[in-house]
Amino acid sequence: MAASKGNETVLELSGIQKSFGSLHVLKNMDLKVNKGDFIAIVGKSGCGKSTLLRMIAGLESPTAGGLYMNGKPVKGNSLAKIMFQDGRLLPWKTVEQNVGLGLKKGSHDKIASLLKRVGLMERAKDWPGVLSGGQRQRVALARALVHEPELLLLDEPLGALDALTRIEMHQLIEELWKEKQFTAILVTHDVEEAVALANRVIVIEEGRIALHQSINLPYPRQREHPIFIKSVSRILHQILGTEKVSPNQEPRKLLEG
Ligand SMILES: Nc1ncnc2c1ncn2[C@@H]1O[C@H](COP(=O)(O)OP(=O)(O)OP(=O)(O)O)[C@@H](O)[C@H]1O
Repeated sequence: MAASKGNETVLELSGIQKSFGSLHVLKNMDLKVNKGDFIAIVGKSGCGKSTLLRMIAGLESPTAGGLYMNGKPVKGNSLAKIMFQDGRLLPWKTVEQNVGLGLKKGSHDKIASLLKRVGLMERAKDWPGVLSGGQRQRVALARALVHEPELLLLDEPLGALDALTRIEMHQLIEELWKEKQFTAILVTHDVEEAVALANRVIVIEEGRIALHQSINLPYPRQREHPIFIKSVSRILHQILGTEKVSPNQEPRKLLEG
């Protein structure tokens, strides 16, 4: 089982606050992310998940508090790579050119090996526009990983995909996480996805961490395992503020809207 490699802290958030004018989105957040962790961040729409990820990526600054990567303050210079829901591929560049963006000339082997790994070697010369949604997200994943980031940030990367493609992508992300040993932070609305992938799930509520749930299950995760079902139910209970959530209810549907 690949998981957190002990106490080596990759990322530390200390007393993070973020406001947009009078809107106080994040009020006080402390979090330590260790090397090899796979953290999932869940919470109701608008609770500040993407804002938090954008701060970790260095795209936004906190209003107060400190954000440190390998002990150094993050100020628009984050070492993390981020992957978005829409993939953000450049439509006028081919698949392999998209993956190679920002790389030095002569990186062909690196690009080819990642394209092969995500199952898209035959599509290297295609334009993104002719790919399916799932294939585009594979390209986006390859483009993020080609830089060998220490920290991979995933902002609802599978939200637009159908359920089967999402499960295939979970397998791929999990395999790559084990192989390449990066640290990952995933923002998702899908509590099952969070429990399938993460060793720690964090629920944000009213600007704070309301629940920090460890998932002590081996990979690949069996969705019918009692601990899996119990963890999903516990997290949904926290988010929805309900007494009990039936394991048969569809978490995605429950969180939509
Ligand atoms: N640049 C901005 N200016 C003003 N308000 C913003 C800005 N960015 C985010 N917000 C507000 O901050 C709050 C949190 O937004 P954020 O996108 O982080 O939520 P989220 O939890 O990711 O939501 P969702 O699950 O719907 O994607 C929202 O009320 C949003 O409108």
